[in-house]
Amino acid sequence: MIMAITCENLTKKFGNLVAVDNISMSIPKGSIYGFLGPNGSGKSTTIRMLCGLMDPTSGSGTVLGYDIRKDSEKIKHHIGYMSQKFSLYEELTVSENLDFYAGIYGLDPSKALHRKKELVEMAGLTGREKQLAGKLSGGWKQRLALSCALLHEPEVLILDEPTAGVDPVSRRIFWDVIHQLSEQGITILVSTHYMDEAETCDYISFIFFGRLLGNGTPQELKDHYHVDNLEDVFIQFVTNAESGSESDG
Ligand SMILES: Nc1ncnc2c1ncn2[C@@H]1O[C@H](COP(=O)(O)OP(=O)(O)OP(=O)(O)O)[C@@H](O)[C@H]1O
Repeated sequence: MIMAITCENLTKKFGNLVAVDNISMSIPKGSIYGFLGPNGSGKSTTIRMLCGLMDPTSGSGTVLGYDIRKDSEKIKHHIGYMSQKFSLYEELTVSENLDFYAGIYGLDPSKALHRKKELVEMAGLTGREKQLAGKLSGGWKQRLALSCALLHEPEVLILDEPTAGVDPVSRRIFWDVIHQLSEQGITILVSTHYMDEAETCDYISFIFFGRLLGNGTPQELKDHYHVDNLEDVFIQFVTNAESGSESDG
């Protein structure tokens, strides 16, 4: 299996706080990999290191074979990244936002036009091209942000809690798009705290207080603990981690 993203003993400390604690994982090319954990567990910090936006305190990682410490510029060219607070220009239209990002990525005009058309269709934004981004509802904004992140045809897409605070119908539509992208061979790393979203990922890992508690396919994890939902898997992981730390100390 070819790995699109790997990391080994990835660690980030902020003063005394260990935000990411020795995380190792491998993400197969073309898969949807869900990164699960409650608020403050270290998901965004891990993602920022993998995108080459933040240096690890220790450990290593690669994205498409590029070293996250040395090749961050190359990584930025080959990935699409949508942060929790994705930035759209609210006073620009849907079409103008896409033009702006096409310019940032240095797409030539005919390519930009072609990609724009494809992405507007993919995101279901047809007919809304002239609408101001600021007037779109949460779900549409998020699909526009995703389209902007895909303009340069990245092979890897990294999404940091893309559906936080979005209504259930929009979340479902957004995930349909994620699955379409995966079918096209794009690797997707997506953080979430919604278990229903995690259920549809090819692989998931649970992170808690910076530590990776376990990973596998959703079915493997449920089978392992003889439970029928991921919420219960997570509870098992946390219980085991806490009893492990009690017996250690
Ligand atoms: N730049 C920073 N300086 C100091 N502490 C930070 C910094 N960034 C994150 N942290 C801390 O590191 C821990 C992990 O935060 P992180 O944002 O990675 O978690 P998260 O799982 O993404 O949660 P959320 O969904 O709330 O963003 C938190 O305790 C957070 O306060």
